[in-house]
Amino acid sequence: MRIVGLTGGIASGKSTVSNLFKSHGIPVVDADLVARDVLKKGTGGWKKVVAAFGEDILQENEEVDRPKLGCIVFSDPDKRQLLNRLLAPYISSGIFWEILKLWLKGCKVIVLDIPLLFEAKMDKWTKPIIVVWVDPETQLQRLMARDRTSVEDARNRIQAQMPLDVKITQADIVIDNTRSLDELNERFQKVVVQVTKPLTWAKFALSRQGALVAFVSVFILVFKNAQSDMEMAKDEQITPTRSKPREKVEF
Ligand SMILES: CC(C)(COP(=O)(O)OP(=O)(O)OC[C@H]1O[C@@H](n2cnc3c(N)ncnc32)[C@H](O)[C@@H]1O)[C@@H](O)C(=O)NCCC(=O)NCCS
Ligand SMILES: Nc1ncnc2c1ncn2[C@@H]1O[C@H](COP(=O)(O)OP(=O)(O)OP(=O)(O)O)[C@@H](O)[C@H]1O
Repeated sequence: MRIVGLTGGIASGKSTVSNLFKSHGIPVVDADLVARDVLKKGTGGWKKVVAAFGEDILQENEEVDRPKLGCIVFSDPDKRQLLNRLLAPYISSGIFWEILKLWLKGCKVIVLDIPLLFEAKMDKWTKPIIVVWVDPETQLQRLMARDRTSVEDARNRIQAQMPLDVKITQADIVIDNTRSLDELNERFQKVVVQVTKPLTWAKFALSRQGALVAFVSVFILVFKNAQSDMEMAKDEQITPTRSKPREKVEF
């Protein structure tokens, strides 16, 4: 299975590109949705976050008041680090289960839409890595328009992430999303061809996934050999007549 990484900056257009992948029948694991699930009332993530941030961040129904928590963490890097540290294990295992489900379904290509792909060091599991890029002014305008936030809040959120110009240096594919949706769609058509191209055997063998498959195959072979050795040894104990006579060395 090919795991494509999709990232970018806040409001750079990841969800828009994710929707294009979905419309081509390619499943997408959305880290923002996983992050929402792990912060639902009563979950392990919810308990940790409430213990650390206090009950002030809760609404009357005891669900987390997300805009309120957002205001706290996007204006204070230490609190943001704390939130990230508390939720990271739950988010990674949530993503892992989603990948496993898609693998069991036999999906050949899947996309991981993870805003903090590089920051959370999850990039090593994805290939190719797509970064959706926009220029800073367009990003700010789109973020303010979508979330109806102030310039200050929008800037805080943008600055909470690795700069987009740094992210593109680590990308395999960059999608420039500064122009219209039609132009994005046109660029996307080329990208989808590229990511659905079958890997050559040589490339597969050199990939991390190829190495993993090789490791699992060797492990299964060794395990099966050990198992049949044990069965043979058991047979020899039960029916000693079948066992080979020991060779004697006589002086
Ligand atoms: C702070 C929270 C409650 C704010 O919720 P809200 O509904 O306002 O925003 P939402 O979750 O939709 O996120 C919107 C965007 O903000 C950015 N963002 C979210 N969390 C972070 C973070 N910790 N650091 C930097 N950017 C972030 C992402 O680009 C994301 O797409 C929420 O974002 C959260 O729980 N964040 C921590 C979990 C996390 O790291 N999520 C990112 C998935 S890898
Ligand atoms: N090419 C485009 N032209 C005009 N508007 C666009 C374009 N691409 C995306 N948008 C709009 O910009 C906003 C941000 O896009 P989107 O929600 O896809 O970003 P995102 O990277 O997923 O954001 P987040 O990190 O917050 O999840 C949305 O309102 C979307 O409709």
